[in-house]
Amino acid sequence: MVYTARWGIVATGWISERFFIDLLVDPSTRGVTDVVHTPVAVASRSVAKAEKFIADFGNGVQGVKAYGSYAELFADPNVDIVYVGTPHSSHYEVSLQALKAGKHVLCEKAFTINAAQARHLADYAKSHKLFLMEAVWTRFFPLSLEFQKLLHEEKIIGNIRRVTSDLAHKFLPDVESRLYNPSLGGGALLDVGVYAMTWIQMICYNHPENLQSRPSVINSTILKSPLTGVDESTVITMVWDKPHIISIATCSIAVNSPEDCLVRVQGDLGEIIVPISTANPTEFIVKIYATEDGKEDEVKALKFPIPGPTGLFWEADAVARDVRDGKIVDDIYPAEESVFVMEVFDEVRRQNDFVYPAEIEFVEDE
Ligand SMILES: NC(=O)C1=CN([C@@H]2O[C@H](COP(=O)(O)OP(=O)(O)OC[C@H]3O[C@@H](n4cnc5c(N)ncnc54)[C@H](OP(=O)(O)O)[C@@H]3O)[C@@H](O)[C@H]2O)C=CC1
Ligand SMILES: O=C1OC[C@@H](O)[C@H](O)[C@H]1O
Repeated sequence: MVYTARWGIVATGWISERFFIDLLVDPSTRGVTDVVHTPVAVASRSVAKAEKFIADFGNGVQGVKAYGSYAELFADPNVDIVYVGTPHSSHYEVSLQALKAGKHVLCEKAFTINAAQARHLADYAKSHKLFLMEAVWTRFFPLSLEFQKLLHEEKIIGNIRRVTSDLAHKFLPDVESRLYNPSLGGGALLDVGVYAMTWIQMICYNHPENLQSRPSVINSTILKSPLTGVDESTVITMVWDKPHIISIATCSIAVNSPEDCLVRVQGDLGEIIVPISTANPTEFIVKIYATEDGKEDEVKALKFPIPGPTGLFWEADAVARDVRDGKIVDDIYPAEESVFVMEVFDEVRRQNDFVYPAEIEFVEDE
């Protein structure tokens, strides 16, 4: 039987628009026949915005309710799963309210502002038997699954020794924008650093010999925005003892990534390069080093085009299956792993004396 996931979309910004459009794509066009998605409600801080959002992006879909507050959507009994597309500053509060209303939650990246908030959300969801996941869509790309299989199961480049991973987008400095505004959780780390980290997680944290152990060394440098003090560019170096890898994650909101290589993982037999983009990759290149003098390296490009508008539907499919199956954490991207990322980011901010305003760092008493 086909399972129908009934979604409530919270906030009407850019990513909510992309997610809504992807939900409306017929899953069979990507070979999915066991789940379908029905958006049943959209909430905004203004009902007119919610109505306009449905009219603009709903492609004629009928019966989607427009709400002028997030609380009204949380109270809608037809909503099973809440998608949170608000700025970073309110992920914790909005997700917690949705969970308290008994809803399953898919919350945009970055999961929260700090690890204490992430831990509270994960514990709350677990103790109330509700599904919770950070929307790191990259992890659900068929490309990412194949990449990890080649790397970890087939050991195609042998023992991994070094990883570099980058995501950088040039955004014009603007005090009002969510990218630069500290009160909205601005800065490179939370916006694009999550993606630089996600490849390091796939390669090192989830390495079969590492078994989700923490890195033994975390060193970092932040260059702060002269305009607002958020992290404009950040570098994180980590050492993984099992199985002996150094990783370097870089991110920036002041410059763009190079187009030819965003992720490079080097092993003793070869390397894999992921060109644009770390967030929504469509190709990776495997190079196996020549073993004899005079021979050429063997180079192969593996391409994975996205069969639809954005590619957010793969994470939606995974969430639908999890909820259908009564799971409260996803196997590919469990909430515990989001807590780990926020712990690393906390440490990076501690090392560089970077704090957000107290009102967005808060954690409710449990
Ligand atoms: N997965 C991906 O590829 C991407 C993920 N993201 C993530 O999605 C989230 C939102 O980003 P994006 O869509 O670009 O942001 P936008 O600024 O375009 O939209 C955010 C929306 O949040 C709501 N909102 C609630 N509180 C506030 C507030 N205080 N100030 C401004 N807006 C508020 C608004 O909707 P309303 O008025 O309707 O309530 C607003 O439209 C972030 O976490 C970001 O990191 C962003 C881009 C790509
Ligand atoms: O989540 C994101 O993914 C892609 C980036 O362009 C964007 O800034 C970021 O928010």
